[in-house]
Amino acid sequence: MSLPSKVKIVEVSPRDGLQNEKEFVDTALKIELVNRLSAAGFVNIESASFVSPKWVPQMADGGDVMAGIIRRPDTLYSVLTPNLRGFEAALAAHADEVVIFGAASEAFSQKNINCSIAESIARFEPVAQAAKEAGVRLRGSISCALGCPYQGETPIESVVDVAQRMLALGCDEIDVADTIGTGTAKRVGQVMRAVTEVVDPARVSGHFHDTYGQSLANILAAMEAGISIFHSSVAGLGGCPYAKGATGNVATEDVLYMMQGLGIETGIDLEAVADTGLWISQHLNRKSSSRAGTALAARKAV
Ligand SMILES: CC(C)(COP(=O)([O-])OP(=O)([O-])OC[C@H]1O[C@@H](n2cnc3c(N)ncnc32)[C@H](O)[C@@H]1OP(=O)([O-])[O-])[C@@H](O)C(=O)NCCC(=O)NCCSC(=O)C[C@@](C)(O)CC(=O)[O-]
Repeated sequence: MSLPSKVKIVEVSPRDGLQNEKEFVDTALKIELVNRLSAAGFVNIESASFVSPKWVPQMADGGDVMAGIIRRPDTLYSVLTPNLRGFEAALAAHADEVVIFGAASEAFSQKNINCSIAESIARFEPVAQAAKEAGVRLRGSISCALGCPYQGETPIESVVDVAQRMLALGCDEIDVADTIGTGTAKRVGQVMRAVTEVVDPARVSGHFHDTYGQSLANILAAMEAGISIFHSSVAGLGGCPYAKGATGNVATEDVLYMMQGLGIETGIDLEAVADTGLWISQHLNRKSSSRAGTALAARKAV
């Protein structure tokens, strides 16, 4: 088994973690969450979305969040941009990276961004071009790469096809996302190996939701396939409003604990992340979904 010596962890809780919250989360709390994560050492934090507030009301204050955060010089603050309007808002907010998000499933593409896969790529074209002209890093996210809530299993060829199209748009990084967390290690290995035949593995990331408790195994399988960038969310917060029943992303605390045990460098302070997980869970009035976070808190309380 060949594993990387170092991985990049992209913290997505301020965006993916909070976007599905029913009650509006105060802008000040969102800002403090990003600031705490910055202080913990993340080099990339998905901080906001510039999407239609009619579609995702929780993310309506993206401009204020980006204006309020304290930026660590070595950290990239990313935002989601579904169209040129979102990109312009992202540029005004001085986002370091914009994320265009498509899907490997036609049905999910319609539900999430109200257009077909082909239409989404056409819509992303001017965004990609504008990002290149402005010198802003561009990431492409592929939802439902391991299964779709509306269509079932996703053919690997569909994932590879969208990855190629995103590469052609000029994406610097491409996320293979298990939106509903149905993927298992064997399939993850197959999908990652297929994608990395067309995209440099150093530019591919794994974005796993933990709905079926498979995320850590899936991360391990992805690392064996050459992937060294992973997305996670403190306290396991999250879920997509257009993927019913899907739970949060894999918990950052659990990923960091596993990486520590494997001797893989992350550059992130696990204790600071665990404290942040407890803090945000208390504010959202819920229990943390992180096993490692909960165990570390219990040990501290003794
Ligand atoms: C793409 C659209 C806009 C199409 O939505 P639409 O209704 O087809 O488009 P529209 O152009 O008719 O716009 C509808 C309204 O939104 C406005 N609007 C339009 N664009 C913007 C914008 N950028 N910022 C602010 N407002 C905007 C626009 O002006 C209009 O307002 P109205 O005229 O009715 O008053 C919509 O479907 C949308 O915003 N979808 C976002 C869905 C979303 O954010 N989903 C969650 C993120 S993806 C995810 O979680 C998956 C991921 C990335 O984590 C990976 C994984 O796990 O799978």
